Amino acid sequence: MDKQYILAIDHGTTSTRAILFDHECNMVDIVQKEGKVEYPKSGWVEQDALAVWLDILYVIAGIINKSGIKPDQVAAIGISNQRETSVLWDKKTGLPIGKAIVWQSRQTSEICDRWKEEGLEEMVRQKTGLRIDPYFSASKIAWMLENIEGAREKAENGDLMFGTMDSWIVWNLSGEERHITDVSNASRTLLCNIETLEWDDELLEAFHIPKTILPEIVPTSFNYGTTAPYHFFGSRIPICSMVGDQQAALFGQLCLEKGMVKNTYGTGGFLLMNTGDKIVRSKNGLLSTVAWKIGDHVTYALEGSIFVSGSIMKWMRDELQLFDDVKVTSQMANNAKAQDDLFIVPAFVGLGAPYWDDKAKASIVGLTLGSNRNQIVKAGIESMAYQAKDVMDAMEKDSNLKISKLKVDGGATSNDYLLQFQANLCQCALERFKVTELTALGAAFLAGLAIGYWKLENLKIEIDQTFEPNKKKEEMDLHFENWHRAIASCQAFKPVQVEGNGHV
Ligand SMILES: Nc1ncnc2c1ncn2[C@@H]1O[C@H](COP(=O)(O)OP(=O)(O)O)[C@@H](O)[C@H]1O
Ligand SMILES: O=P(O)(O)OC[C@H](O)CO
Repeated sequence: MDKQYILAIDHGTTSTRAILFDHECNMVDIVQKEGKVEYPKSGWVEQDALAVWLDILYVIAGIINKSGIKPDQVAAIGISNQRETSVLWDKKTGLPIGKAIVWQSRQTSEICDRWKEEGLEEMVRQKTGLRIDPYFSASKIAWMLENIEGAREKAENGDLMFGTMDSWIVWNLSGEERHITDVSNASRTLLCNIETLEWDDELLEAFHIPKTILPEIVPTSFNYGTTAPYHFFGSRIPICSMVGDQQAALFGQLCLEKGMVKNTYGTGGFLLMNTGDKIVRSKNGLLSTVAWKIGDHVTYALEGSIFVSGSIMKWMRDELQLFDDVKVTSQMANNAKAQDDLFIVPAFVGLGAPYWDDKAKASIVGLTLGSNRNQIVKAGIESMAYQAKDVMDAMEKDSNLKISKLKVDGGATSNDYLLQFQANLCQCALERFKVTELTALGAAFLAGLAIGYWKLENLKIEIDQTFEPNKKKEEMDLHFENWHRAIASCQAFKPVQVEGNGHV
């Protein structure tokens, strides 16, 4: 028999990738496609779900073509995806009825305020492990039902389907056969009870969301069915994992034991700790979430979600045009003449964990006439590390554990300046791995386990580089104190609404 591979499809906020892994856990080939993110109004973030589906087809065709393997050499497909981003589509036509609302979007802030005024917060926290915030899917669904013409009527007639991107991709990939979501994705909707792992009727009623539009909740690693042959060059390939990308990275980092922690620096930043079969309820601004369900066994995680991490660099490149390629930014930061009181708080879409301030606006503080682009870039990179340290401190308090090692991944970890600064700030070692695509590897592992391609003991990853602290804690603590002053000044800025203001 020809050599078999596992194909991971990793759909992130800014790009979609198809990656082939072999039995030795090596990355054999990759095809990547940048996606389009739209910002139609202040705080709004949207995507065209149909364009996402076309990107999936593009990377599938691309990887088969580029790698030269035969389609039936793919033993199974695993899918990891940006979470919470929500789309509604028409059951009859298969077409989205509006734009997908992206996880970063603040456009549903008013709905969340309303739910808070109705006193729903404590019930939501208890049932879901999350909090009322525009980040999660529920207010996005409610917004679409309220604002897209005919949506509620379609929902009531049973003609409407909801999905996070995992559901949307599998619905299409399976030839419209399977309307499913896995528990790791369901646990991010604000509609799933994290103890029963089922849609919660009381929440659905409180949010006026009809159950008929929801997908079936399934385990994270399972043979769900196959691709439609016309989407995979005539082959029916088993689809064997669906997993939220941050939980996928936790699995890909082999954080399989209670207390193990990873941090991903992608569009956003996400620190997750495996908490085993226990739900750890946060008192310090973190979230309790499902990591994965394999067979009947459920693993939970504690999570700190940072809304803007690597995307600050994209903003500096595309909007400020401070450089052409993010690759040069580590060197720019190294070249920056020390100006230690320049800070950027990247609250472009409010602040996530541990502050949860959906009205905060981004700010740059500490500018002087001598400030230059290198220093601004350096402050941008450092903002990723400061935000991660805030979450790490909260996680240590909530878990009563000292984090002595941080496994890292995500696009921005190619930035050595970032990782060294993070090691110094947290006074702990950071491990970066040879396979950088650990989200995709996690999805591949979960798919491969479902069909017996791998056993748990076969799974392995190799360290590329360890970053050890090389600066004193006392010095770094002073920088961290200044960061908190920058946060306070950013949160204090609450502009009044100006009538007739044409700005968006
Ligand atoms: N060398 C770098 N330094 C800083 N940021 C980087 C670097 N390379 C990529 N990034 C940032 O990482 C992000 C992409 O990471 P990735 O893990 O691919 O994101 P996602 O999965 O969210 O699409 C982009 O926002 C980009 O600006
Ligand atoms: O696109 P990413 O990889 O930053 O991930 C987005 C998260 O899943 C949002 O919760």
